[in-house]
Amino acid sequence: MQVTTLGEALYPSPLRYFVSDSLRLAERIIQRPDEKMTDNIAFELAGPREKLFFDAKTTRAGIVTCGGLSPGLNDVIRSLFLELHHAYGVSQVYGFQGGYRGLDPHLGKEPLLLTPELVDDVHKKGGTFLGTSRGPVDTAVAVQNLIDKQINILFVVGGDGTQRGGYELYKEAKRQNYPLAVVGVPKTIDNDIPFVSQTFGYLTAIEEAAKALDRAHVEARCVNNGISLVKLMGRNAGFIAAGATLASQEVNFILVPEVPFKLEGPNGFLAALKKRILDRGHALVVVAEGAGQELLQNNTQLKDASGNILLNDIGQYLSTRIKTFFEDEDIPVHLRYMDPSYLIRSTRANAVDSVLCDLFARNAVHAAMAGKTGLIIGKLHDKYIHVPSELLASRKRVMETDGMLWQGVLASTGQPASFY
Ligand SMILES: Nc1ncnc2c1ncn2[C@@H]1O[C@H](COP(=O)(O)OP(=O)(O)O)[C@@H](O)[C@H]1O
Ligand SMILES: O=P(O)(O)OC[C@H]1O[C@](O)(COP(=O)(O)O)[C@@H](O)[C@@H]1O
Ligand SMILES: [Mg+2]
Repeated sequence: MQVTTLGEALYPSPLRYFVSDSLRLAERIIQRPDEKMTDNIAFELAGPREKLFFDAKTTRAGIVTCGGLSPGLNDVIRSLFLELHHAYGVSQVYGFQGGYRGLDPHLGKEPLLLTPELVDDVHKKGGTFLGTSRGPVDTAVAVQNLIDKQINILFVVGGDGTQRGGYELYKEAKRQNYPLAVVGVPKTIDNDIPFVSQTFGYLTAIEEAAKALDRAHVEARCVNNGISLVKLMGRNAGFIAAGATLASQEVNFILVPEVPFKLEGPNGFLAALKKRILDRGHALVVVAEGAGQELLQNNTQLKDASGNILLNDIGQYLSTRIKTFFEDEDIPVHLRYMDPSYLIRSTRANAVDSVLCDLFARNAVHAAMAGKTGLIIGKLHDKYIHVPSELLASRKRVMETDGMLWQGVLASTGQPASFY
């Protein structure tokens, strides 16, 4: 699938290694004997192109970071800047501050002109030094501001919402006939972006979450009938809970949005927890924030500024239900509810994520300099690809319950496939 280009690429690249525009990577590479691969998407491979659309001498680029924090945001900003500056010779790179609102001159602060000194050691800190936010920006105002500031390239670093926003900016620039390259870098600890096998920040987040699980396990083990209940992030997908469970190897029960569960009844979660307590005298339970929402009364459906549904607190709910269940059963337990959610995403990136950030960012620069627009950098089968932003909006990514990750989780916890 070819992504949109702004026009003919005429400028020779200063780089020495190139990837051909005609190479493709198939979305699905495993074929069942009876399967026709007709609807298989073939993605353009990311990488430096021999000819560039933009002349580095006169090009101005902007970077914006949006949505929730994810370890590695500063690494991405730094690598975007350094690739533009050192490899391509683009000297005017601006950091728009405070998320998408920073694109509106009436709402945001003035963008920062990035320099090698400014980005020098930003990757050693968590968060984003440009700031972030949720909530919309008027795309017409934003694009007009980019035109006024003569910005030719905009890197949008963020999750699914940010990339939908990037798609709107791309369409608005096209409508205004302004040749703007909008290129997305996929961020989120939730790891729920389609066509990206691993978003940056996910691995660091599960490393941090696994530390919390190990400590919660110690708390449960050291008392009689200790139950540690830990809530982890994961709005629509249980990747964080599952990854941390496999990393820790101490979890006995895990509840995720992809697998609805019942609390009551002989095959329900509470009966299984009781059995575990009677057999082993302690238990570690992990719940993803998006799990079991169907059990909670949520008629109002409140949303955050970006339009994401505000979830009800499954952790508090489970904690109360477990407490009253064991009281009714007359079994004394030591229940501790822990919510380390925000603590796992505000740290700096680990080494694996830092590598991922660097490669996502440099590929984003290659795409933009070649004049490609309305895309995000994806990663499938260990290859970096160009994913049209439009395509991203049509899909959701959740954990496959018949896949290796969830099956590994079931094997390591020993819990049944479902509580019904
Ligand atoms: N459909 C959309 N159109 C335009 N902007 C959007 C859209 N969805 C989200 N955004 C904007 O993208 C930014 C980040 O979205 P959000 O959902 O908060 O985080 P994330 O990008 O991490 O998913 C917010 O400023 C939000 O208003
Ligand atoms: O409370 P906040 O900061 O709005 O963010 C909470 C959400 O952010 C996340 O950490 C990441 O979500 P996004 O990638 O969509 O920003 C979710 O796991 C969580 O639901
Ligand atoms: Mg999101």
